[in-house]
Amino acid sequence: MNPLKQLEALGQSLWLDYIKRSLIDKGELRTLVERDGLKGVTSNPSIFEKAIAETNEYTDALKHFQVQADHSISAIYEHLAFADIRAAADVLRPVYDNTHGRDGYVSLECSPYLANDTEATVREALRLCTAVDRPNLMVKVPATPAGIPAIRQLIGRGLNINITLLFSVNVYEQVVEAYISGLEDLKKSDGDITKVGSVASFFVSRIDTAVDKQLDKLGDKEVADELHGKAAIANAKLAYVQYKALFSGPRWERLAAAGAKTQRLLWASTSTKNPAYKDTMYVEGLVGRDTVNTMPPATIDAFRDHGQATPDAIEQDVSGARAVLAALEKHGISLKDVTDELVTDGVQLFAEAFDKLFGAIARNRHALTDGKRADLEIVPGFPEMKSAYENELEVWRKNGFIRRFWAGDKSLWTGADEDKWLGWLDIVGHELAGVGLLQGFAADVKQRDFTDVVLLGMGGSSLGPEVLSETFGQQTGWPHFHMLDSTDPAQIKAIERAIDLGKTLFIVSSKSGSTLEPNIFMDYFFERVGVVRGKHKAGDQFVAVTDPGSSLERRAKQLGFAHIFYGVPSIGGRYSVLSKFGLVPAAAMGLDVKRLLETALFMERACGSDVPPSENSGVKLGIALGIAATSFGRNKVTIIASPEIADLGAWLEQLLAESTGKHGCGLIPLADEPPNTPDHYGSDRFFAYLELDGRAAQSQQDAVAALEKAGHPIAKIHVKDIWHIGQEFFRWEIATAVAGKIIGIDPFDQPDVEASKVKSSALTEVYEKSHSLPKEEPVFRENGVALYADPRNAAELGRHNTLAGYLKSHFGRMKAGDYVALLPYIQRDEIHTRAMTAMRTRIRDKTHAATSLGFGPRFQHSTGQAYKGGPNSGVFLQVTCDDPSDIDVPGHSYSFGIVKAAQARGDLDVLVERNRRALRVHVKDVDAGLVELARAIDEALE
Ligand SMILES: O=P(O)(O)OC[C@H]1O[C@](O)(CO)[C@@H](O)[C@@H]1O
Repeated sequence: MNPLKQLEALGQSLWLDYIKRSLIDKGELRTLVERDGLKGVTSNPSIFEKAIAETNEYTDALKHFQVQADHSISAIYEHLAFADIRAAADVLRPVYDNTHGRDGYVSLECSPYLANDTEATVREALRLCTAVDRPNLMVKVPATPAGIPAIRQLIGRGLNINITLLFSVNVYEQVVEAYISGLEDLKKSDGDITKVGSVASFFVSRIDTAVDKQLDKLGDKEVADELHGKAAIANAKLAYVQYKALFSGPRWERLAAAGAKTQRLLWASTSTKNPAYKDTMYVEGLVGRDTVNTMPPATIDAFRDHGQATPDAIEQDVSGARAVLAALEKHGISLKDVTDELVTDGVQLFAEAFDKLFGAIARNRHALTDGKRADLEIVPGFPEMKSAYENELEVWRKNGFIRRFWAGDKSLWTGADEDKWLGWLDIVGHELAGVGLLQGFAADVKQRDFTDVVLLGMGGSSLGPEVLSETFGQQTGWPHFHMLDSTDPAQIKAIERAIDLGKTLFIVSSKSGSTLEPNIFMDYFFERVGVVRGKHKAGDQFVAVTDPGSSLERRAKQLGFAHIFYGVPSIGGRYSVLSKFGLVPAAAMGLDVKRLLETALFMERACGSDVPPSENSGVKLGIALGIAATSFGRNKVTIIASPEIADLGAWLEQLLAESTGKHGCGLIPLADEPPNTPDHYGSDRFFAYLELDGRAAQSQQDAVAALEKAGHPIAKIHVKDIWHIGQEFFRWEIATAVAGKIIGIDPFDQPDVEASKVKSSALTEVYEKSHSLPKEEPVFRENGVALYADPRNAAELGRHNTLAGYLKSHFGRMKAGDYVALLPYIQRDEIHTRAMTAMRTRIRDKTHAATSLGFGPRFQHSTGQAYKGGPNSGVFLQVTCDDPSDIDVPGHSYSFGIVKAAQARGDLDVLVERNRRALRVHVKDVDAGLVELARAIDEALE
């Protein structure tokens, strides 16, 4: 007789510890049922890892699934695994029916990532049950301290549960208690206890492997020889004794009388790991009535071939078993310690299998979606960076950091309130669900024939829309887009000149609603439109984007704005571009908002909690940024982007600087610094190169190739299509928060921004009262240029006869690793940008220091945070100017020029307060002044 069939006759059910598609498709599973009396199937994360990641049996199914739509990694896994589980369950269904639910089950394990979370395990088991939708499904729940209460809850809800990772008799007793109590709960709630099937999977071979190792360490050959390979079966025998004891007596009999089935012991981990042992050892020694043995195919084949089935082997020599365990204790080997460790290791091993499996699926998804995504390559630059980067990836994998990130675990960062600021993680799906609102708004804009749209906002409320408008350009048949984020009167006038006031839509955008600039811009343009259209009609041309309950919402209602769109309060300004703050302007520009969101969703999945760090687009980038800065002092993130997507740099500057530049550390992002050969850079750089397919600038490509050759770390991002810009938004948001964790700060606050605002508003209040700003004395004056410095900076600079002398002294304060920031409070136009860029380039090329350029007050809502709160390595040169034609702010005695002056002064005061090296150059006439400044800089650097 087939020895496998003998097991059946001896009361033991044979289950298969294995699954893969071909086993079912080729009819092998059916053959096992028919020929060998197979009565069940068990799977686990390692089994699926082997099946899906290590064979090509799933390639077509995966491709087919992805062709229909893009899916997350876990959705792909579940699609593939559930299909196998269902198919196997269907093959075993007759067994299930014939044995009245005693056998015929297929087991599917809850995610090992949830093994230490009772509630999550319960939710997951219920979800799996519903999704697989087969009565003969058994959900596997681990016998961890968190798993045991879940078992009771799930049995209490009538689920079939296979308790896995069970090693010790003591824990087994708790499992039986959970099972029996669960049945009692179910009975009490009038559930059908006759239908509940459960097994307790007692792992065997792993115990011998662990105990044998300890025996070998004892160094006593005789003891080792005597006890090798005995612990596991001895332990199982005692478990079986308990099984019989626990499933007897009045408490159990009451349930049994009502039709409950015992929770059988299932021997798992029954393949022999030590080749010196007989390959059927964990079958032969464990034959017993009312038990299950789940075996991998090789063990089944071995037992079929030469197995010996001894009746009730499990019940033989129980006293010998006790003696074995006592001997182990005597020699200092604690079975409790061994089994405790095995549970922890078991969870870890299954998690690692899932990591591997999800990594493999992520690679497949990636390969199948070429063209739909922007690609990232991290070039570490030098061996130490490479190994530090790889080590950190492993730290993130091992500790499940990305899952904790997505779960909103604030302890990943500083434990402040980071969990309250993660609304951006799933905003894309929410916005897609409500995209009709935006499409309706776009139709309204189009139908009203606006010639222009002007966005009034600062930082996170304006930089994203600016990227979209600069990247996509004006859409045919749609209004021209402008953005105002400056109090410079010339800048405001320039916008006013460029638009037709009566045919322009104004979007007032402020999350808080209380930011000074958008409010005074609104006051100004509302009045101007009122002049053209009549006061009561002006509101028709205004739209507000703000968080619910803000003062802007109130104003917008009072003034009769055409629309009010709401932001999500759990999303901070700089993370808000994929919410209404980016999407409302995008819709008004005539962009296909749905398409933008759909491409972004693709990246959301690629950065998901289910994508292991080594495959996770955002995590990889964040780790590279964080490690480069913290381990190698490479915190100057130099952004080089193809001309058509170059404006991303400005958005990235805010994201990186405001998020990480605080408490004396962080990243200093530098956009738009013209590239040069490697000898012009210090070793404080990390480069991010964003190349737009087919539109790359040769000079940038050459520069990046040379930088790579020179051993600088570079994140190379290959953007295949401008629509992928939405993906970059999401990727960099994740990367920034990841880098923030490594840097050790809260990436969602901006503690130093407020300081300048407070100083500026104190100055404007002074002005309201006295109609003048407090007097200041320059330290130097020459050719229409005046220099201002506080006493400390002035003393450090010394006295000089020329502007160049002062500048030489100022730049002379720089050390390796410092940077220079030019901060002009002047109109931001092409000419001025070119002039200032030429100056920073000259400084960089002469000193090899990193340089940044920030127009005020725009940068105050962006890089300003890092200048004040980040590392004290900046040397600041503020540039202010007279404003020949100023504009009054309605309702106030101050003008925009006064506000700008107050902002510049307030900002300089804070820099000084923070012990920064800072100096202001004030020019009477901007154009002449910039020429003079450039000349002086040249001279200073000679
Ligand atoms: O959208 P709001 O609330 O007007 O803020 C604008 C910007 O100002 C800041 O708060 C900095 O001042 C940024 O973080 C923000 O993006």
